[in-house]
Amino acid sequence: MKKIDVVGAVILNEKNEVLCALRSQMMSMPGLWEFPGGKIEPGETPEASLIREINEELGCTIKVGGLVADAVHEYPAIIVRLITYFATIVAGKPTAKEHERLIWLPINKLSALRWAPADLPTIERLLEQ
Ligand SMILES: Nc1nc2c([nH]c(=O)n2[C@H]2C[C@H](O)[C@@H](COP(=O)(O)OP(=O)(O)OP(=O)(O)O)O2)c(=O)[nH]1
Repeated sequence: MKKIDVVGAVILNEKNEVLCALRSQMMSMPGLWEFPGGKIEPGETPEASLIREINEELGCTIKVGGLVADAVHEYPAIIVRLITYFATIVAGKPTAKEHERLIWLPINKLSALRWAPADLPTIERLLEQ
């Protein structure tokens, strides 16, 4: 089965809320929430990939912090290794260029959303903190 390495950003604001992104009808798994990010290109570090993806998807610049989770999830048609990092916005304002919607949520409310299954280890790790 096809395997991809994906990087996602747990972007925190000054109120310690997390930026959550709703996958659109144009994407696979529409209607599920995710951490913005995308596939790591060959030769790219996860951090550089994340900065590039966030610029493309949200039109803002982030500073990448520590690792949150690194876990593999097997979907019916693809195996996704999702690596997530804490991040903060250093320039620009996030706008949904590809996503259906963006919302800021406190960590203790994250479980209320329907997340892409690969994201659950990240959610659990955030709830542990
Ligand atoms: N960006 C991101 N992708 C995730 C998360 N959770 C999760 O299962 N994924 C999956 C969805 C996609 O199969 C893949 C990300 O690839 P991508 O964002 O480059 O998407 P893509 O261009 O292949 O096409 P698409 O799936 O968006 O239609 O990882 C997550 O939190 N963030």
